[in-house]
Amino acid sequence: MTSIELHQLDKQYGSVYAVRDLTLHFPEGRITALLGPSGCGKTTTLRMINRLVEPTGGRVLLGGRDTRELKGEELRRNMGYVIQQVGLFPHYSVAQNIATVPQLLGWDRARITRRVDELLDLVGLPPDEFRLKRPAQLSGGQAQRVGVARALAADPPVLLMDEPFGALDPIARERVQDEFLAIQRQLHKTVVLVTHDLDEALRLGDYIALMHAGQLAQFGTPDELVLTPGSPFVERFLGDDAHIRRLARKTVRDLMSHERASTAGPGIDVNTNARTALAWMLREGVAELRVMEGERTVGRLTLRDLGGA
Ligand SMILES: Nc1ncnc2c1ncn2[C@@H]1O[C@H](COP(=O)(O)OP(=O)(O)OP(=O)(O)O)[C@@H](O)[C@H]1O
Repeated sequence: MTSIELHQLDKQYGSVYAVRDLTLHFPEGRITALLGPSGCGKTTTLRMINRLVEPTGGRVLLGGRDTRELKGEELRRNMGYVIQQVGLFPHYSVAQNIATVPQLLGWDRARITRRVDELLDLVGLPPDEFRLKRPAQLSGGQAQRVGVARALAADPPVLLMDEPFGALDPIARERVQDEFLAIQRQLHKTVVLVTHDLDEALRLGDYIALMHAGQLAQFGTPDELVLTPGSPFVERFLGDDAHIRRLARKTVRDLMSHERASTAGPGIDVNTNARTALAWMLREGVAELRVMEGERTVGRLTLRDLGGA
């Protein structure tokens, strides 16, 4: 695991700053969503981390080391990169695509073959079925999974992702997002995820770095941003329904109290998504639900619980 630190990072094109005086710490082993409106400097920031874009000022530290001191190979080994259009090589098979970085690093064939199969399993694509397919034979969701597998190939501690789920339809997007979260729970990569989609940031981000016009508007957990927005811009960007949207990443278990339920009314399973619980309360016209774990009542959930920290 490796943290990433940006110190007073600038990128200037002529007299225009794409990114200005950006100081930011991406915590080790966690997902940080780099969020903000179009043109605010997210992609430029991400590309300065892997040096596809050269900063005009400031420093990027990877695990405490200035990335200017790292050779190309070290950067590739340490950072996987996933982009929206996936960028798979069309004439390569799925296996060859995934093997790109290990090949550059000079791994032997047996090791590469083992690794490709392991990664296909990890992203939920049966190796026997998918190894020899070409990118054109994949659905959008499958291609995106191959993109993730390729980025993970050399087991880099850092994963840089630029709108990785942006091209998928909403249903496929949620599925691939869930799979990605499951993978991250096993691998604990330091992930920087560029997105302009607030829902995606609230769902996936352990932290959110919200940018505005090349600068950092606010850094914090999704709850911190929603409950204590630091400026009118942050408040406006999050919008009135952010309180409801943030519930999507919580379950009833996270917010319930263990007090005895005062109602014999409807019971909801403890693992239900909190946003679904809210929808249920509104539909049933009740301000409290009994929380069930299997056949047992384990507590209660009130409207107030859903609105609090
Ligand atoms: N090569 C370049 N030359 C000149 N200006 C650039 C260049 N690359 C980016 N910019 C400008 O820098 C600003 C930030 O661009 P960037 O692509 O980082 O934004 P973004 O937040 O990723 O936007 P989007 O969500 O639309 O991709 C924009 O105003 C853009 O026009």
